[in-house]
Amino acid sequence: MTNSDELKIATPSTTTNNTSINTNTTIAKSLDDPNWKEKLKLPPKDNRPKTSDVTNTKGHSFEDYCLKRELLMGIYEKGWEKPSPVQEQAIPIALTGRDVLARAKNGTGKTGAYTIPIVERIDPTKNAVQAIILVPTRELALQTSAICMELSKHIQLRVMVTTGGTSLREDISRLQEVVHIIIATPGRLLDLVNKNLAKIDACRVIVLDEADKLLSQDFNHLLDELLYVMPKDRQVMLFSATFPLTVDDFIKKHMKQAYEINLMDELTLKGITQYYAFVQERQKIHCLNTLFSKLQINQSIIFCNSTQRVELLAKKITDLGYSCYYIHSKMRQEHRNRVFHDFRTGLCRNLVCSDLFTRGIDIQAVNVVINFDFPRFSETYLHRIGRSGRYGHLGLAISLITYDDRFTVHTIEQELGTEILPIPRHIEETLYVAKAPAIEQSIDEQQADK
Ligand SMILES: Nc1ncnc2c1ncn2[C@@H]1O[C@H](COP(=O)(O)OP(=O)(O)OP(=O)(O)O)[C@@H](O)[C@H]1O
Repeated sequence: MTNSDELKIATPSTTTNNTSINTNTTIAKSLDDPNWKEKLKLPPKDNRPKTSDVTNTKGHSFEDYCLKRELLMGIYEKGWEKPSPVQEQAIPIALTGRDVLARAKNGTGKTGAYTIPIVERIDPTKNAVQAIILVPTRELALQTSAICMELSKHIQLRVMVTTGGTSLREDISRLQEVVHIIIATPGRLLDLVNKNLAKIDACRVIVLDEADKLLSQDFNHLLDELLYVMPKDRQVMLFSATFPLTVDDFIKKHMKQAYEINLMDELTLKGITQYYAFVQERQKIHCLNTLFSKLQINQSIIFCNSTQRVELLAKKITDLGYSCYYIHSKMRQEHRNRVFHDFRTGLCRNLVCSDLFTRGIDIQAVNVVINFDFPRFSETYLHRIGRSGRYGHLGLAISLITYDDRFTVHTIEQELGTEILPIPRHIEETLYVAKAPAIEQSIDEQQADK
C-alpha cells in the first residue's frame, strides 16, 4: 500500500436495490398511503455476506412491533431491513416499559435495540425530557445521536447531545428550547442537573450503553446521583457486550425484575480472525511496516496503551510513508471531532488511538484492528477487536505480543474461550476482505458449502 492509494477506501460492497421498491419517488407523507414502502428513499443494499451473529434470528420484521409508520420509515431508510437477534429480543420488551439487561456481541445492533423503543414511546407534543441515553465517551454520544436523529427523521423529535469538553453556555441556551431525548456523558449531565438547568425529574427512561464501563469506578457515583433525581417508576436499560460482576450492585440498587438477554453463548465474533505476532518491543514498528505492506487494509485502527505512545507511533507511521490520524482523550474536543469525522468519512486509512475508541465506535469500513500494545484486560481486548467485523462482517485482529505479555495473552484466551493463533506467512484475503456475492448468503452457509 502506498500513499497514492490511501484514498481508495472501499465503502461496504453494495449493489443497487432492484426489488419492487422505487427509490426515486418522494417519501410517503400520508400515513394512509398503502404504498408507503414503495416510496421510501432506501440506501443501496449491502449484499456482503454476514455471519450467524446477526443472521440467526427468529424471523421477526420491524412491522411486527406495531411501531409508528414514521419510525418504520426511518428504520427502513437507514437500510435496516429486519431486526437483528438482540433487537428481536429487546424491542418488544422495552416497549412495555420493563427494565432490560442485554448482553450481545459487538456490532450486532444494540444501539437500535434501545433507540427504536425509545423513539416509539416519546410523545413529541410534550415539552419535557423523556429519555436519557448515557455513554462513556463524547464520540460515542455524537454517533448515537446521529442514529437517533436518522431513525426519527420523520418525527418531530428534539435530540440533544451534551458532553464534557464543549461549551456549557451553548447547552444552557439549547435547554431553553424543547428537548425530548438527552444523549450525554455522565459528568456533564449531572452538572446540568445539579445546576437545575436540565430537568429530569419527569424523565422515565434511562439507558446505560456500554453499561459496565459506565459502572466502573470512573463514573459509578455519578450514576447513583442521577438516578436518585429521576422518578421511582422509571425504566432502566443496560446494554453491553461485557458485564463483569461490578455491575451487580447497581442492578440490585436501581433495577426491578430486569428482563435479561444474553446472546453471548460464545464471546468473540464469528467474522473476526485473531492472530498474534511474537516480537521484541524494538521490533514492533518494523512488524507494523510489514503488516501494512502485506495486508489488504480497507481502514485500520491501531491501539496503544497510553496517549503518549499514540502520538509517538502516529509520527513513526507517518515517517514510514503511510498516512494516519491519531486520537486520544487529552486532545482538544474540536480536534477530536474533526479526526473522528474525517476518519469515518474515509479521508485517511489508518487511525492510531488509545482506549478512547475501544467502546462502541462503529465504522463499517474498518477491516483490520492492530493491538500495537496488548491490552491488560479481556473486556478491553474484546471491545477493541470488535471495531472490525461490524454487523456480522469480516475482520482481522492482529496483536503484537512481547515476552512480558505472555501470561496476559493466556489469561485473555481463557477468559474469552478463544484461541489467538500465531500469524501465518500469508493471510488469506477471504478471511477479512469482503466480496459481495450476487445472492445474499451467510458466511456460515458458505463455510458449510465448502
Ligand atoms: N437491523 C439492522 N440491520 C442492518 N444493520 C444494522 C441493524 N441494526 C444495526 N445495524 C448496523 O450494525 C452496525 C453495528 O450496530 P451497533 O453500533 O448498534 O452495534 P453494537 O452492538 O452497539 O456494538 P458495540 O458493542 O461495539 O457498541 C451499525 O453500522 C448499524 O447501522
